[in-house]
Amino acid sequence: MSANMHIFENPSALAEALADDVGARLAAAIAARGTASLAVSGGSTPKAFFRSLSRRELDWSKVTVTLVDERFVPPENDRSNHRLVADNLLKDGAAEARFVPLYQAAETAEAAAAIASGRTASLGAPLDVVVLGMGTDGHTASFFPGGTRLEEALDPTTPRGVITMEAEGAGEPRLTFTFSSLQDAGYLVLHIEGSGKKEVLAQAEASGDEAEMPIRAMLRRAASPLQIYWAP
Ligand SMILES: O=C1O[C@H](COP(=O)(O)O)[C@@H](O)[C@H](O)[C@H]1O
Repeated sequence: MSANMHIFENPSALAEALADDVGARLAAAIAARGTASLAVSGGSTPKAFFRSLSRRELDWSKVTVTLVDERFVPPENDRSNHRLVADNLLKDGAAEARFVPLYQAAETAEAAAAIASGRTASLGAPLDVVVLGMGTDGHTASFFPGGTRLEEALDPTTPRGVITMEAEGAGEPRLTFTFSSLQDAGYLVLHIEGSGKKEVLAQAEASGDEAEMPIRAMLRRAASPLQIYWAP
């Protein structure tokens, strides 16, 4: 079992503890530099965590929130990660936070990625907190097995920023921060729930190619220790 494994009795206990830990990191960044940055994942797992975090007492006006990855769909779309964050995180005190979306109303995903790279550069580097998720295929962010630009996304020499990704398991074209943008976050979290994902994590921790299970790049090569939060 990983040295940085945080195990909870249930998803609500996890959501509260992760919100406490992320809130404390953001508060420390604000105290040190006057601002804080947070990149979160989409999908079904982070909803309860988002709701808990939105209630944490912080000077949210000094926090900038963005996404680790996004579908190339407008925020009105049910599958938009922007929409998930707007509905569950950017409320209560956290409504004061600045949100920088990855989706941009551009003609192509490539054009949107270029705009998103420029806009997210204002968050500075490294990011203070990054919360990753993981799919049962071993993807994290939009680093999908078989992804069109997986090699480039995982290459540590690829610059910080947002690139496009297409993959069979991804549905829509995606926008994703590169590995280099995420791996050195001040607090780097992997949030997973359920016995299925615990088994996937165990598989990822065993030997094998990063291309088969891209989460391995974070487990093996991230400059910051990956803090794994899990509940059944
Ligand atoms: O496609 C995505 O899926 C992963 C995992 O989602 P979940 O529904 O299994 O929690 C997520 O981390 C990523 O941000 C999202 O775009």
